[in-house]
Amino acid sequence: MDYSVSLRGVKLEHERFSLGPIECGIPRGMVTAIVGPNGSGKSTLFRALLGLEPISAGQIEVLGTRLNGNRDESYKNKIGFLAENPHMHDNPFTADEKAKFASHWYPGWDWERYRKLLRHFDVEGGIKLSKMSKGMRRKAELAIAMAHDPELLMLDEPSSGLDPFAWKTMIEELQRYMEPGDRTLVLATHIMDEIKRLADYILFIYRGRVLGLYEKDQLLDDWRTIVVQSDYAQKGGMELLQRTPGFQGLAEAGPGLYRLEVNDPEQGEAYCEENGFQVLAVQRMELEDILSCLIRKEEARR
Ligand SMILES: Nc1ncnc2c1ncn2[C@@H]1O[C@H](COP(=O)(O)OP(=O)(O)OP(=O)(O)O)[C@@H](O)[C@H]1O
Repeated sequence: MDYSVSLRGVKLEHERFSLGPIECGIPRGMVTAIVGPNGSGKSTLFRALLGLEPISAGQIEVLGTRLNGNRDESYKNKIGFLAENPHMHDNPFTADEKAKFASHWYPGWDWERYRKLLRHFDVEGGIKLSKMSKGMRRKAELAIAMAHDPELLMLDEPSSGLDPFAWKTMIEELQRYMEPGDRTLVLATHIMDEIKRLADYILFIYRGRVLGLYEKDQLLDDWRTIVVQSDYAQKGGMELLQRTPGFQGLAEAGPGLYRLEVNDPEQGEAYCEENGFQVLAVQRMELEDILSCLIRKEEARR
């Protein structure tokens, strides 16, 4: 696979938090959602990709540029970034003034594109960023992050503060951004609907570790809950079910009734039937349940 970003054995240490070792790639031309609980390291990872956090081990490559020890920062011209929180030092400026500053920095800056985005987001560029509502400022900052049509767009919780209409507009703009096929979008988000609509891949992260990079459709297709019943109180039923192909999790839902989580549903169902369990239902799992399951497994492993 062709990657826009690759991390090889990357480690980063803070006083109370360490990231890594991370071994993963972010596929080029695709949308990757970084998903994980609060404090799992999503924003820290973004900062590392922007060269803002020194790493203690490993290699990071962004758009073909190796970051470690490299003084050439020209790769940043091809990146658009929206931080999780607005920068205080931007407060005295209007959106247009901040855009003017950005236009000097980015060779690909396109004023027409910027104005179109502002119009679509229904934001006035002449207002001071500090005087804007949270959502309005978010939209203005997003327009600035996208106006140079970056090759790689990294958004840290972009929809934070957006009303449902603005959210829909943002989704449309991000889909339009991806249309040419050679752009890469990475977004950290807690909004499941956003992931469902936009993401091609999901990178699960927890306590600074990557739990896996999954192709979204495949993931939603593979992971299922199978509800099974054994007519007789089958001795060792739990142990038997734990050996189900693709086994991920198991809970007892009542006497002789089990909720089984698997990522190989066909083999899993066949196995249950072969072993005397009656399959009552097979349901697709929600992303949040898949994440919980991965977290439980990681906790058990630690
Ligand atoms: N500069 C720093 N110095 C020390 N600790 C930090 C620093 N920045 C972040 N942390 C800690 O690193 C951990 C990861 O934080 P980070 O903001 O990357 O998580 P996140 O996944 O983006 O969380 P959220 O979903 O809440 O935005 C947290 O425990 C945080 O307190």
